[in-house]
Amino acid sequence: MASTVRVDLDGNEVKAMTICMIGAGGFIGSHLCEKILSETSHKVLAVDVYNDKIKHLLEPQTKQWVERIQFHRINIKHDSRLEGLIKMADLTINLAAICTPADYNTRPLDTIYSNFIDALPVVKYCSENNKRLIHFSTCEVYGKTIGSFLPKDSPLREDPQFYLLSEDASPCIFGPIEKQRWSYACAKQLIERLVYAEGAENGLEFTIVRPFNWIGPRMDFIPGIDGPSEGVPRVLACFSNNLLRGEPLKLVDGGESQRTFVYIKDAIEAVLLMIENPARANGHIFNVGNPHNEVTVKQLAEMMAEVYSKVSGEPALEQPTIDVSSKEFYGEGYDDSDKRIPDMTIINRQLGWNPKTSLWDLLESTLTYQHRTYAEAIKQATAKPVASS
Ligand SMILES: NC(=O)c1ccc[n+]([C@@H]2O[C@H](COP(=O)([O-])OP(=O)(O)OC[C@H]3O[C@@H](n4cnc5c(N)ncnc54)[C@H](O)[C@@H]3O)[C@@H](O)[C@H]2O)c1
Ligand SMILES: O=c1ccn([C@@H]2O[C@H](COP(=O)(O)OP(=O)(O)O[C@H]3OC[C@@H](O)[C@H](O)[C@H]3O)[C@@H](O)[C@H]2O)c(=O)[nH]1
Repeated sequence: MASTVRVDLDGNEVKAMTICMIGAGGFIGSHLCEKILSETSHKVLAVDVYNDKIKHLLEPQTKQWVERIQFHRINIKHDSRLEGLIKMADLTINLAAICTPADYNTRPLDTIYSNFIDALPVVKYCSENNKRLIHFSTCEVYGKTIGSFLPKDSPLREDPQFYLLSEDASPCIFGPIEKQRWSYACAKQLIERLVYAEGAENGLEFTIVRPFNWIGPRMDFIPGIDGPSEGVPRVLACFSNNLLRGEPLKLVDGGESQRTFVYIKDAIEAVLLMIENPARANGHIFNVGNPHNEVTVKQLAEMMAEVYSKVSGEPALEQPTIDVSSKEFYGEGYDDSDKRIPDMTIINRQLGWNPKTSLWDLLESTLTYQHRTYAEAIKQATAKPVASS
């Protein structure tokens, strides 16, 4: 238990609080639970349908914080216990969502329900009970950049005005309805507007987080090992799976899209600042990303192949990448964000937060974890059965 008094950015003592964390069993939730338990005195009411990624925090051996975390196996779609937990807490953090692109065009109804309809009661209970809410949205609400509509060789594409994504200035640009990829972004945009409107009309104290590709250990699953064989996780887990199996990394439509990746441990620092500085965080929408870690997906694949070879001791792949069409990989209705650079002005001003970890360093620690966690299991799963004599 953290014994020292915690102070906020203005030098005031931070009192211990109870946090209702919905989606606590996921990638971000597991890191946030770890951080809160190890560095603060806050209590966590952890809500999720799964708890595999936080099992290590719930076991009796982790005595030092066993009193400060309670797991509630609840599906927020239909469970009357949810309002009671929100009432018991000082703050609710909602992370629950379907948030893997392979689902957006293939399960658009589930995606829209999960990201909009299922989040509605959470917003309502917080508003009615005067409880603070930190709601997780996404950088996908920006959609495509303005620059993506300029001719390929236009010099204006280099001008930040045409690509920088700013919370209070950039438009949200999605593709047509038949491109169902945007079902997720659109649902997230509408729930952001609802949260914002609850703030404006009913005084809800809220913060909205827009994560820009947070990556690190425990992200998603490795198909056929701790997730379905035919499942398609987000890019970090897809490429990890390819590397663990010694097969080429698949570049969707040539891997030309650009992303900025931030290390989960850096990003979690930003969330803790939001939790403990309500006066600076309430009423704001925050980009949380690392503008210095920009690569194309192709460059990401090449870097991951190099880092993996270093940390695993396996020889580099002869053919590290292969191209695949988005239709073949994701199916009909896929579309993509071209480029994602977060404007950091607001988070710098309000919370003084900046990410620290370079892409190489974060890949080194993440791929070390992937190798340690999965290499043996993959070896066993792919071993040929010995012929019986
Ligand atoms: N990881 C990123 O880079 C990233 C980027 C943008 C946005 N986000 C947003 O952050 C949030 C968390 O993302 P993550 O990467 O940890 O995803 P995740 O899939 O690992 O975690 C989501 C968790 O929510 C739980 N959940 C979903 N529906 C539920 C329900 N009906 N009832 C109870 N629990 C439910 C899931 O079981 C899962 O454990 C999501 O809202 C996502 O849209 C994440
Ligand atoms: O094997 C793969 C997987 C993915 N990709 C590409 O890699 C890029 C990144 O893909 P990801 O699966 O990580 O997902 P995206 O960055 O497109 O969206 C994510 O962004 C923010 C969050 O809201 C969500 O977690 C998710 O929607 C895309 O261009 C995708 O087409 C590959 O080229 N090969």
